[in-house]
Amino acid sequence: MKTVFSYAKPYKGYIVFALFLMLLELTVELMQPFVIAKIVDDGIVAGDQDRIIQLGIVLLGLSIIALASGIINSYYASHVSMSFSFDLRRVLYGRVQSFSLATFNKFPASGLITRLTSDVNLVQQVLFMGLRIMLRAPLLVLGSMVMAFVVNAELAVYLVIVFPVLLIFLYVMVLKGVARFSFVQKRLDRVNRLIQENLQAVRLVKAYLRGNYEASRFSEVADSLKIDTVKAFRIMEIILPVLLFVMNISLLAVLWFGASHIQTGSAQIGELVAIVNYAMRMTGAFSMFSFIIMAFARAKASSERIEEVLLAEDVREKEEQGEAHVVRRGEIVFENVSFAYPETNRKVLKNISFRMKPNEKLAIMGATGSGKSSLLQLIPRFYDATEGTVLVHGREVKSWSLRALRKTIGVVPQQSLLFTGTISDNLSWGKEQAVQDELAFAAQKAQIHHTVERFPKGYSTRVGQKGVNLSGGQKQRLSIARALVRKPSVLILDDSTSALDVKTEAALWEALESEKATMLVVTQKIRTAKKADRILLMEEGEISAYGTHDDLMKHSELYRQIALSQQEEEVDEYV
Ligand SMILES: Nc1ncnc2c1ncn2[C@@H]1O[C@H](COP(=O)(O)OP(=O)(O)OP(=O)(O)O)[C@@H](O)[C@H]1O
Repeated sequence: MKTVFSYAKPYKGYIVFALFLMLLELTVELMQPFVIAKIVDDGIVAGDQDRIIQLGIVLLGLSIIALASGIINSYYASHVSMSFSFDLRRVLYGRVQSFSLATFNKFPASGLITRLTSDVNLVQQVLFMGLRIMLRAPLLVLGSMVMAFVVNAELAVYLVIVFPVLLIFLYVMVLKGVARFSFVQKRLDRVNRLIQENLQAVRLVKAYLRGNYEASRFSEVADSLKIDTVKAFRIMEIILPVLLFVMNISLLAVLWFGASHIQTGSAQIGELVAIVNYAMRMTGAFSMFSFIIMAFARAKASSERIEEVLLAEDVREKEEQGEAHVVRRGEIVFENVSFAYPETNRKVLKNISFRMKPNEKLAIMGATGSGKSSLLQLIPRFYDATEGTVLVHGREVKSWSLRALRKTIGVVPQQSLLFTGTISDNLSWGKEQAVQDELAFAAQKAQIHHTVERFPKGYSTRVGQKGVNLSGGQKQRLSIARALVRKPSVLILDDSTSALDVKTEAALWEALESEKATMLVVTQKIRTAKKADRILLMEEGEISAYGTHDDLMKHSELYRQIALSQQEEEVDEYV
């Protein structure tokens, strides 16, 4: 909890003030029974009317101070806890943004969403309670006890006898509560994951008529969330009755023995009234305990989950030291590179070596799962090679600052993702200061300019949930344009033209021909590969063949087979 609550440090001043007000309210509250005892003994029993009025005014004044302190304390508690949760959420989000993919994969997206929303809410609530009642309740118990001793030590003993039992009981309950509530948060992750998956794949769900199945799957996970939440709350439900039972027993003891003390003259009626009053206050404070323990247990579980994100070990980004020094712009070298994903440790790239000159175009081919995407991910350093060296622009990737390196690279992933916003917003994503002409120029190269112009609002057309729905090919071309806008010196296209028709694809390649960028293009089509300077053929994580189309036709049996099968397909297309 220490790391999480360190984000409350900037509000130290407010916290101290809120705690001071809380103490003031508490002190006043503790003085009230004392004054009441005086009213009874010096006023009512002694029949002194003036004393009753005098002390009555004091009591009223104390009540007003308690009220004002309570209201102001509440105000500051809300302010501090809200600001704290805002800061924590912002830091957490920033941290997630800075994750390497390896770290990102350790946390399911739904788990991150729960941590950023529900978990942060729970620690925020506990901070609020901390400033309002969390400290106040134990202090009220402690203060009532001390005051009870001040009033009459002999009677007060009956109140404290039960304390050790209560403390052990509460400690055990906290431990149990933390364990159960962290389980509840995991269940919540599962519910979030299911909702997320379902909403993302809504078309598929409808196409396969899986609506009812999905609904019953949801009921199942929601039901286990309910069962585990009920279990967790059940622990908390035990606390209050046990506390009240024990306190009532000690209250009975006070009354029982108090009566005989009054008869023997070692206690006065007012003192007994005051001690009973303190006992009632202690009982009230104890009844708050179940509430506090529950909130504390949930917040402890949540803060541990938040700290997992905050303290996650990650690929450390090199300190930014101005523009990184480019040795040979556009050159890419792989030297004996092997790679395994951290989660599986299975080598998916084995001893890969090749060298690309600036502005060279390389086509990467290979069966699905042969390691093409994995190879490309090492260039912008989404992952680090397990063995060997990757050099970009003449320098080892690990010696670049990630920011400087990625600024020079345009990546078009296999899945074209667009964000909610206008087409211009999406295109300038790669370069915030890009002017309209630059966007249109990139769109022209990506063969999407004319399509965009035909939209009613042109480049201001909104895409995403509240905008137009684009076709797969249109999305692919917009993603290519987005990468071109930043004028990258290395352009990575991971099977990003699969949804384009033959004519559009040919026009795209023609436009890219003149692009001043080293290009790595994953493709399944020989007719695309032929346009590249070299072709790299992958087979089960290894280079099966490397060279020009003619080289590979001569020397690679696998390549010849692919070429032959595609020739047949093309002949079929024309039959
Ligand atoms: N995040 C990941 N964690 C663990 N293994 C992975 C991960 N991504 C891919 N792999 C594995 O790495 C191997 C190579 O996958 P990769 O995506 O590089 O192949 P590919 O040639 O690009 O395939 P495709 O043409 O289908 O995209 C596969 O066996 C795959 O199961």
